[in-house]
This record gives sequence, structure tokens and C-alpha cells, in this order.
Amino acid sequence: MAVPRTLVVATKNPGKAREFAKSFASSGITIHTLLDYPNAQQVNETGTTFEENARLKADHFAHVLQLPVLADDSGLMVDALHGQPGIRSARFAGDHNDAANNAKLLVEMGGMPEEQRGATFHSTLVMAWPDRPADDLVVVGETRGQILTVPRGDNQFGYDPLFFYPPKQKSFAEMSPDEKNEISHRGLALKKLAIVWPDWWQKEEAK
Ligand SMILES: O=P(O)(O)OP(=O)(O)OP(=O)(O)OC[C@H]1O[C@@H](n2cnc3c(O)ncnc32)[C@H](O)[C@@H]1O
Ligand SMILES: [Mg+2]
Repeated sequence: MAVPRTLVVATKNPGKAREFAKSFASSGITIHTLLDYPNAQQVNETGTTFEENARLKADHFAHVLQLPVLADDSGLMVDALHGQPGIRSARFAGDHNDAANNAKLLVEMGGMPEEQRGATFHSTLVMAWPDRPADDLVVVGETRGQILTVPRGDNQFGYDPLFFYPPKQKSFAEMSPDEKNEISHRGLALKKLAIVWPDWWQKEEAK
């Protein structure tokens, strides 16, 4: 079997889950997430880079579930904030609260002119086979955009209402999942993953 019919994505974030589901559906693959494994022991994201945190999540949940697992660690790096919130994106305003995080971002960017509102969205994806961390598959994707002064769009996933993508003249929150996957940090990483993971999977399965 080159690729499986179902794949576990080690995330509790429903926005990510929706995007993964859309992306893998085109290959006939159904996604399960940590919402399907409510009793799985959690892991602290103690890494200092996106890759360390993505590896932590992928390796931990592959071990706990004894299944191959895909994990994503992602975040927003704002030029004028010297790359913050970066790997702290989920907890920028203290706890994991999208509205509070967005409010804090708007305050910190207050009065900043348009030419200084550049930002990069980053995603690192790691696919892990149970108990073989040395074999982890790692891909990254990044998208440049601008931080808006007022939220735009209905998609309430994280910083999407404040992230404007100039080539489409839309915020991420104004895009459908398919439209966002075409150009987003996660979508670009998923395109790279699609090229490499069937061979990787076949090799791991044969070991
Ligand atoms: O760790 P998991 O369970 O996957 O979910 P999480 O929400 O905690 O995810 P991260 O640790 O990777 O933190 C990344 C944060 O960055 C934000 N983020 C990442 N990708 C995003 C996207 O495509 N659109 C909007 N916000 C995004 C969002 O607020 C996330 O909470
Ligand atoms: Mg997290």
C-alpha cells in the first residue's frame, strides 16, 4: 500500500483540521485528529523552534497511539515585532485564545504604516512512524502577507482575519479552505509533503 486510506493528524485545532481534511480528501484519504482520541496523553510544546515543536508532537502521538502521525507547528512572524509572536503564536496573549491574540496583535501594531506591516506565516509539518524519531519526514511552507488594521472575513481561525494576502487582495479569513490551501504556509508545506510521503510510507511499512 503506497499510502493509507486514513491518516492521524496530531492537532486539536479545528481550523487546521479542516484544512488538512480538505487537502487529503483530494487523494481519497480521511483525516482523524486528536479530537477523535480524547484520552490520549498530551505533550507540552517546549521546543525553541517550529521544527522542534512539530517533532515533539509527531513523535509523542505516534508513540502514544502506535500509529503513524502527522503534526503541524505553525505561527505568524511579524517583521515590525522582530518575528514575534512566532512559536508563541498560540499563547501570544497568555492563554490559547484567538480573539485575545488578535486584539494584542492590533495593539502592538497600532499606528504602524502599511509599508511596515509585513509578516510571514510559517508551517512545519512532521510525519512520524511510531518509535522511529530518526526517520521523521520534515517539510516547511511560508507565505508573505500584511497585518491589517481591522479584521476582515468570516473564517475564525487564529490570525486569519488580520492576515492580508496582496496577490489575491483578500485576508485568509475571506478565502475558502481550498483557496487558502493553494497559497497558504500550510498548503505549500502540504504540496511538498504530497511529493515525498508515499515513498517514505512504503519504506517505513516495509521495515
Ligand atoms: O498544537 P495544535 O494542537 O496543532 O494546535 P495549536 O492551535 O496549538 O497550533 P500551534 O501550536 O501550531 O500554534 C500555532 C498558532 O498560530 C496560529 N496559526 C497557525 N496557522 C494559522 C493559520 O493558517 N491561520 C490562522 N492562524 C494560524 C493559530 O493561532 C495557532 O494557535
Ligand atoms: Mg499547539
